[in-house]
Amino acid sequence: MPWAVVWNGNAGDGQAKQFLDQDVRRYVEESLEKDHQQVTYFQTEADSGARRIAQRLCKEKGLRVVLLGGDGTVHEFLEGALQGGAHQLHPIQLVIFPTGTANALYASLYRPVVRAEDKDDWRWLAMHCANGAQSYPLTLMRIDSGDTRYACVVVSHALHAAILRDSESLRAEHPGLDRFKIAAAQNASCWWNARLILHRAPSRAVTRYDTDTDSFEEIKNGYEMTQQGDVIVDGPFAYMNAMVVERLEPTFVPAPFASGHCKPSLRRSNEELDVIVIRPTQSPILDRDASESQRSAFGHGPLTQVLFEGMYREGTHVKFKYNSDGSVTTHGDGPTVVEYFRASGYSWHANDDHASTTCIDGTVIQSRNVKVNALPQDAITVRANPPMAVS
Ligand SMILES: Nc1ncnc2c1ncn2[C@@H]1O[C@H](COP(=O)(O)OP(=O)(O)OP(=O)(O)O)[C@@H](O)[C@H]1O
Repeated sequence: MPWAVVWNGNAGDGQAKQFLDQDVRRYVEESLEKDHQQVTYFQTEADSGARRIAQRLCKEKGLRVVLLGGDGTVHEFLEGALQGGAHQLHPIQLVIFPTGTANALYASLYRPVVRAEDKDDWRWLAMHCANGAQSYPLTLMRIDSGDTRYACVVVSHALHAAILRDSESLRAEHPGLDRFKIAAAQNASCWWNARLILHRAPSRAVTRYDTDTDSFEEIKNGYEMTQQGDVIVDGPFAYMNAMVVERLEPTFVPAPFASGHCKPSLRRSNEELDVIVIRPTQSPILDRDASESQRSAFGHGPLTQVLFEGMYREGTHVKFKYNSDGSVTTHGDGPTVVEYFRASGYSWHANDDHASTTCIDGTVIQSRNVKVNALPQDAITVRANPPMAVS
């Protein structure tokens, strides 16, 4: 099998070339010697990232691609390959060597436990699976908003999209993960007005995680439904992420059941995506006419708790519930703070420009109407030891 190595010298703090020259090149060439195969090296480009390289490579038969970069590099490679027709052409095996800032896809797939600044073992988990491990298809999302795009991590609106929009201007001053926290604090009091419609698959109803039964249950009441069985969720929203991986940073887990690590009964199929919603009006003390100070109290209270005491603590926020005074507890019988849905896709209809900001694997676009579907495919796979990816 021929190999290609694609590296992004701009990802993270710019270390891809250093890793390539130090160890990765030697590791790849030693692996290939046994097979008498060839390797070609490509540096990503300022205008198209990894897209143009992928369009060219996906025409080659049975390729293994080592990617040195972050989520943006993987995203651009996949988008280029899909736009170039990889899903109808030859399979591609991806091996990620993470050199980005968040490395969400890598962290979700391989769950590196060691991430000390002075140690790089965590970056080698996928490389060590390059030979001898199994191949798993990635779940992708197809996004239609006038153009067609693809995502392999997250499509988001509301708070997360605003964070990605605002954090880019902080990159030079804060090259690490801190820039996401600063942007989160700047947007904590905002609400976004939109209608979310969760789509059912022909053979699968829309489900919602039930904290009491610890299972996904078909939605039968509590929401407006269409005749086709789609579920309507009206805003305002504070948070709305669709995810096919569990984490967005190595220790930030918004969707704890979206990757293959959770217990089998909670695992997502390849035809579904997980949708994480926070609507402030689920709180017993808030309605859509809440004052600025009430919104601020919600943003710096329950919402901050979900982010920092839940998502940053291995996803425990899925169990958070409201008390009657609007405070948050992990016990009690009030409504859950987070609505955790599972569907084959969704439509987002923004009521105004503010709610039109959409993040697609880190790229921010403006669109009032966005349709997203899980995209089952077998052509683009990652190497890993079982059990890892969803089936
Ligand atoms: N030659 C280049 N010059 C300038 N920018 C580049 C070049 N090649 C790629 N890029 C851009 O670098 C950006 C950052 O890459 P990437 O997303 O992989 O890293 P990151 O943002 O640090 O990590 P993560 O997405 O995991 O947080 C991408 O948007 C990509 O288009």
